[in-house]
Amino acid sequence: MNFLEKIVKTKLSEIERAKEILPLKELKKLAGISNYQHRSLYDSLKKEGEIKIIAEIKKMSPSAGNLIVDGFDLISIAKEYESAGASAISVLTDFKFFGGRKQHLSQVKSNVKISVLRKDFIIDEYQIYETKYIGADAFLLIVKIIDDVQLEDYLWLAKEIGLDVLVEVHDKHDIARALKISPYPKLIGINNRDLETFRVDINRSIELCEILPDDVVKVSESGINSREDVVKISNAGFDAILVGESLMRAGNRIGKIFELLGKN
Ligand SMILES: O=P(O)(O)OC[C@@H](O)[C@@H](O)c1c[nH]c2ccccc12
Repeated sequence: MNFLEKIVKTKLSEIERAKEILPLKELKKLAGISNYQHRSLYDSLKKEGEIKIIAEIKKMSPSAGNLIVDGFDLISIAKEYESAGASAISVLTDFKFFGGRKQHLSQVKSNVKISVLRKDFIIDEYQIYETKYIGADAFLLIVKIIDDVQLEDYLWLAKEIGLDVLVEVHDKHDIARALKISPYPKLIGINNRDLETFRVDINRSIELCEILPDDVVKVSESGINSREDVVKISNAGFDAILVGESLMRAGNRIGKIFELLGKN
């Protein structure tokens, strides 16, 4: 079983357990009365001008291990990201493999004014209602781990309940599946990391970028470390970058965002 299959298997049992504790019917009610205000991820990345950054809060990862050595001050990190000019914040909510929590997302949402993206492995509509309930503005939807029917259903459901979706693709096949949908998703992220082997190569998104239609907001995800990487990605036509590890590890996170955005 590869890494992605292992995560999905764990996720399935977590969802079953969550449903026992809070049945879908109840969760739907709670999601319906959730009074977090929606901040459009699409609009914040679509704006004209320089490349945008989605800054990620990630405590650990299967490929990198622990990213935070001393103390994890979630809210300070979120505020630093916001003050440095991040357009949105991505929060890992998977606990077992990434050390995240759903409460982390709600805490971030309540402490910043920018859009918040839920980063998890979405394979059941239950998680989409949960995403609404915890206050996220958007969620990541990994094409590789769902079938065509799920992909279309989840995009519709998101629209219905007022959530943006960042559709994550890895290769031409994923892109073809996403673009087959009518209307096709307008927010697409190309992951530079192969989730089965962990290999990272930013040329992966650079090569695939040109097959995305003009009106899609394009995000290059993972393995972005330097201003040089960002310039290449920007020249390839991306609207935004999604960065976790290099920010989490940076001694000066604000300075690192400035560096990536070419602000100094
Ligand atoms: O930490 P990095 O290499 O900067 O990558 C951030 C983000 O792209 C990565 O965390 C990610 C992208 N897609 C995912 C899907 C699941 C878990 C994590 C991810």
